[in-house]
This record gives sequence, structure tokens and C-alpha cells, in this order.
Amino acid sequence: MAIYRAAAKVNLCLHVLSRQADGYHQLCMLMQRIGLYDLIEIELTAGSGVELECAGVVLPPGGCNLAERAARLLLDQLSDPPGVRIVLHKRIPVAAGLGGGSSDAATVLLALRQQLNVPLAQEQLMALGLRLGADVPFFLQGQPAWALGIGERLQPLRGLPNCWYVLLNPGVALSTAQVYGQVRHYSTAPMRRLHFTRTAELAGLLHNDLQLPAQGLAPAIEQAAAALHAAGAEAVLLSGSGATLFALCDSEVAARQLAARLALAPGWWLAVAEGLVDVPALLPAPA
Ligand SMILES: C[C@](O)(CO)[C@H](O)COP(=O)(O)OP(=O)(O)OC[C@H]1O[C@@H](n2ccc(N)nc2=O)[C@H](O)[C@@H]1O
Ligand SMILES: Nc1ncnc2c1ncn2[C@@H]1O[C@H](COP(=O)(O)OP(=O)(O)OP(=O)(O)O)[C@@H](O)[C@H]1O
Repeated sequence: MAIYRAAAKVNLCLHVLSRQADGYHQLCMLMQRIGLYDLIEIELTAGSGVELECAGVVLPPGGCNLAERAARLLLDQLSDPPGVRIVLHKRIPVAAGLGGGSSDAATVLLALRQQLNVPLAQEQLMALGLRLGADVPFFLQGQPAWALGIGERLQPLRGLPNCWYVLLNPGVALSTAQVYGQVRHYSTAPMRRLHFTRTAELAGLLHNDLQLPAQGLAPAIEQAAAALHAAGAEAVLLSGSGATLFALCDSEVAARQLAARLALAPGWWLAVAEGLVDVPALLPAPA
């Protein structure tokens, strides 16, 4: 049995460029994985099929879990697949804009490819991952990157400073499809700079076309943003489709001090996490 960490992500910017005929949207985003993890135990068994146990939260039953779907998709590539047992320990808030489900799916794909020696090239794995969700290719690639298309065309960054994030969720789960469904305004793509040396250079990029639509569905996001500003945060943005906000900080000390100054309302969720740079996509859990 092996245990892996599946990291969350933030979107440092998210520009919605247009809506496609199939309802998906063309995007230009800057994404980074962060040090907030689900834990996934994966064991090959003598049986057949995929067995999933979920610890921590209630997730959709009946084979809808992205970790389970990823395992099935990978096993479908084999002529004589073994059984797989997965135990998922959720730590990343669900439906929070932090990409937890997509990251779980990518981790299961990468782990099973490795454990079963499946001869699938990275491009083929990315194509499989895209069938599970638009964010999955980003997690399969792992590095901070610009994401184009519907999120699947990736351009890794060449340099990023060590950023820290204060994450605040006002206790609201938001459906990604519902938030995209409220988008009425499109923006143009920003300049895709590939090298950053200081956190302050990133602060200038912060923009999310999903923030106003998400706030319309969950007004508590504005209260959470006000709390971050009142605690002294300058660079605050909604991650993905929300409802988690992040404050961008240039050191761990600055992030922890900001978190300590926050006045939290009941039911709010708070965490501090570092931005991941040069960390492999597949992350075994520390012994
Ligand atoms: C908001 C982000 O997390 C930002 O990284 C992603 O764009 C969403 O990625 P995701 O959750 O992996 O997305 P999917 O599971 O493929 O799609 C969920 C729903 O979001 C909407 N969706 C998603 C991606 C995209 N480029 N355009 C969309 O309109 C669609 O309504 C879709 O039915
Ligand atoms: N392994 C999983 N972890 C979390 N959610 C899952 C998982 N499998 C299925 N889901 C379902 O997927 C939906 C989105 O969950 P997730 O936590 O990935 O949202 P998110 O962080 O907002 O995603 P994104 O930022 O990619 O839009 C939820 O409705 C949840 O019930």
C-alpha cells in the first residue's frame, strides 16, 4: 500500500475570454499548486474493480468520485487489470475553488501508471485526465503554469518566488458550473510573463472574472474579503470559482501574522499554505 499527497491549487489570475458552443469557456489563467493536501492510500488487490473509502467528508456515492473515476479510466487501458482499493482522506474543502477533486484524480492516474507500469506517455495521460475535468491536466503537469484553452493547454513558468497564501472560505460550497453560468462579461488575455522574481510582481496580475458571479451567488465572499483587508491584506482574490479567497504574502511569517489578525465568523475555514515550485506532480506522503 502506498500513500500520496494530492495538492490544492490557486488561480493567481483567471480571465474568461469567451464561451464555446458546448458551454465550456476559453480561459487564460495563471495557476500554482499549494501545500494543502488530501491524502490518498492506494492498494492493488487480487480482486477486480475499484473500491473507494472516503474519510473526512461525505462525497457523491455511486462511482461519481473523481478518484474512483480516475482509477477506472486507467484500469480500462489494461487487458488484465488488478483490483484497486483507495482510501481518500479529504483535507481540501470540497467545491471551494481549490481543485481538490481534480487533484485527487490526477494523483490516482499518476500513481496507478507508476505502480502498474502502464506505457502511457504524459500527453496520453493528459488527454485521459481531460476527460475527467478541465483542471486535471494542470495537476498532471504539476508546475506553476499559464493554462489556456479550457485549462488544458499549459505553459509552465520559468521562475516564481516563494509565495505564501492565507486561505479563507466563508463556509459556502459553490458549484463551478453554476458560477460559469452567471458570467456575462469577457476579458482579454493578459501578457503571459514567464518569469517572476518578487511576490509584488504577481500582485499586479491578480484578476478573476469569476469573482463577481461567485459573489452574486454567495454574498459572504465579500464579507470574507473585507475581513482579510481589515486584517491588513493587500493582495486578495477569489480562487477559481470560489468561494475560497486567498491573500498573497511574500513570506511564511507575513502569512501567519495576517492569519492571526483575522476576525473569523462562525463556520469560516482558514489555512496558511506555501506555493509549490519545482515539486514533482506525484507526491508520496512523507514516511
Ligand atoms: C474554475 C477552475 O477551477 C479554474 O481553475 C476551472 O476552470 C474548473 O475546472 P474543473 O472543475 O476541472 O472543470 P470541469 O469539471 O471540467 O467542469 C465543471 C463545469 O465548469 C464549467 N467550465 C469549466 C471549465 C471551463 N473552461 N469552462 C467552463 O465553463 C462547465 O460548466 C463545466 O460543466
Ligand atoms: N475526490 C473528490 N474530491 C472533491 N470533490 C469531489 C471528488 N469527487 C467528486 N467530487 C465532486 O466534485 C465537485 C467539485 O469538487 P471540488 O472540491 O473538486 O471543487 P472545486 O475545488 O471547486 O473545483 P475547481 O476549482 O476545479 O472548480 C463537488 O460537487 C464534489 O461533490
